[in-house]
Amino acid sequence: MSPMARTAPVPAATDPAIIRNFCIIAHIDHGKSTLADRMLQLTGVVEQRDMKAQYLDRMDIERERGITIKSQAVRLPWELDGVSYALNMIDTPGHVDFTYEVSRSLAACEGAILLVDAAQGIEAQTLANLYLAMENDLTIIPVLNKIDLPAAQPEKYAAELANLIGGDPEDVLLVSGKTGVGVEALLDKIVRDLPSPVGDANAPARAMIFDSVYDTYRGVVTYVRVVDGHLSPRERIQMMSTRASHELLEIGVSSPEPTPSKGLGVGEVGYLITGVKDVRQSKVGDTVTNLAKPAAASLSGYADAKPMVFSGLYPLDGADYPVLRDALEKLMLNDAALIYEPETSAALGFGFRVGFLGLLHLEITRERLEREYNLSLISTAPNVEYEVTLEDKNVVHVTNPSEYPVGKIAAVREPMVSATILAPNEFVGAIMELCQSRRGVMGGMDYLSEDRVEIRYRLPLAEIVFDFFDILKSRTRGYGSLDWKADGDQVADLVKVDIMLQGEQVDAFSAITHRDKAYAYGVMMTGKLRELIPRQQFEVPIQAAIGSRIIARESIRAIRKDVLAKCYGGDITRKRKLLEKQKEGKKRMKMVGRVEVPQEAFIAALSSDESKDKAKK
Ligand SMILES: Nc1nc2c(ncn2[C@@H]2O[C@H](COP(=O)(O)OP(=O)(O)OP(=O)(O)O)[C@@H](O)[C@H]2O)c(=O)[nH]1
Repeated sequence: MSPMARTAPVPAATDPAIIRNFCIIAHIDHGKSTLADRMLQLTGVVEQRDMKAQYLDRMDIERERGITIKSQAVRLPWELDGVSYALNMIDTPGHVDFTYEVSRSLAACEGAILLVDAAQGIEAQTLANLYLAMENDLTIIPVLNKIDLPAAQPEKYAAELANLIGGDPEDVLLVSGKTGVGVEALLDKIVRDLPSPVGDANAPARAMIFDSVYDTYRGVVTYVRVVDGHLSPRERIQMMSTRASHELLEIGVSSPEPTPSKGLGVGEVGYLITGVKDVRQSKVGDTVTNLAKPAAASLSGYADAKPMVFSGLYPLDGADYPVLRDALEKLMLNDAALIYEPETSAALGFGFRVGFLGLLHLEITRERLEREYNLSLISTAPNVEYEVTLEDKNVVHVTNPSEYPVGKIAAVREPMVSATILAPNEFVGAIMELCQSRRGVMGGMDYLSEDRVEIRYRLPLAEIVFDFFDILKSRTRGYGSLDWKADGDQVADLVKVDIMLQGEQVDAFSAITHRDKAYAYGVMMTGKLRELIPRQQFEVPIQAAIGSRIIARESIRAIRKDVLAKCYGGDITRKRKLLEKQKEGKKRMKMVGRVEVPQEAFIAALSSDESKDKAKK
């Protein structure tokens, strides 16, 4: 019998009238996490001595890189005019790869603080996040941050911000997350201006899952926002999409350490623990209801995060394959956006094809695998997903160039994005030139202020996802910002370029490119390999080909490699050492046909210059 069937427990819920649910939205680096830290301190939930910078960014990588990846929700007590309020703050990531995390957080709030750096002004993700907040009908509180900076221009940017959201520049709050100036006034304003949540306390429970995190000790911790009804400890709950039911082992709020409570009622934000072991069983966007008294309709969920970039991940040491498999499985418990399947490469052995939201997601995943599971990995050149229609009308989706069908292709479609670029107007020419060279089609251009423009382009995803942002930054001297979202697909003139060593195709180096860029890829790759592969006993031709047509060619001249040549005289131990060393080296060689290719050559050839750059900046 379910506990709900007995007399209902005393409803342990906070009066919605004293609840305010809000999030902070901003362009990357405009100071969300710093402001959140300051709020934790001012409201007393974290004591001064426990405070470390970016308290909410718990992952090591987040702290080292100074970015937020996973959203976090915290309950903050705040008093105004003698009334104690409960403010639920949901921290959101700013990078474009993680936009899907932002939209989930927004759906759990009534209001948003739109935070803008007072020395930078509005940027591309300021706009993108503002539009998301407006789509969710949130009340917006405009705030200029970092007013302590000497370069801050509060009047100028307050006017820009007021102009954007339609208000008075006077109403834009001026704060500094660093020094704390203005933060108390901001907390007061949150209480005064944001609506309290509304819902039906007597209806069956409906709670929206906005995050789901795997914890080694506690299993999956599910973060929810209760819309209607009530959830209590020990009762059985049901996930509305799968109808799976679980017992609520623990229910509580983060303040910011997890604090069990007697239940969660209308408007409350908190966590649930049910003992499930996989985040996919507690799916973000799903609705939680009472098993004994289920709701009739679920809340509208969110679109699933869709991987945009694919790359092969291979262990440097083939023996690590099982470790990599287990590690991916574990990471996936916590990252519903990550997908993978096994693949094999003649050159690299056994590995996985993994789908990511973007390059930053790829880099972070790879870094976590290497760091947390002690793996050394090779990742192949990243790829988008192509839709290939064959002449027999069959359609295949290709995420790995070596699976590109040969011959008989009727059409290839590639994913497109609509991109928004913001920059000072002096860079308009440079930006248009860049977008044009990336097969972009201009959608429009608006002046946000006298000297700031918003330029819109439709571009192939493959053209912007890798190095576009770095080039945009350098051509706009750091002032350009970019945001993009998926925008259908288009037919494209694409070809597969193969790389061959001594006539033997090396699958790891194949690439799908636009026909106009195939030649450049062929020349670049053959040139790189000529430098990286040591001479062999025989001549090694390196060729790039489209089908059977050779488009670029290099060759490595033959040499007799005699490591003892320089070792005349009689020191036998030295000779032995050299021979040993040569044997060691051989172990790290991969054989491609008769050609010995050092592991390093694969790594160097595959680590394109742009992916070495931090995707963030
Ligand atoms: N001078 C000054 N610097 C600030 C202030 N707030 C934040 N910063 C600095 O700005 C940088 C970015 O701050 P974060 O809080 O990490 O920015 P964020 O928006 O949370 O970044 P993401 O989580 O990656 O989106 C850091 O170097 C902070 O120290 C401020 O009020 N004044």
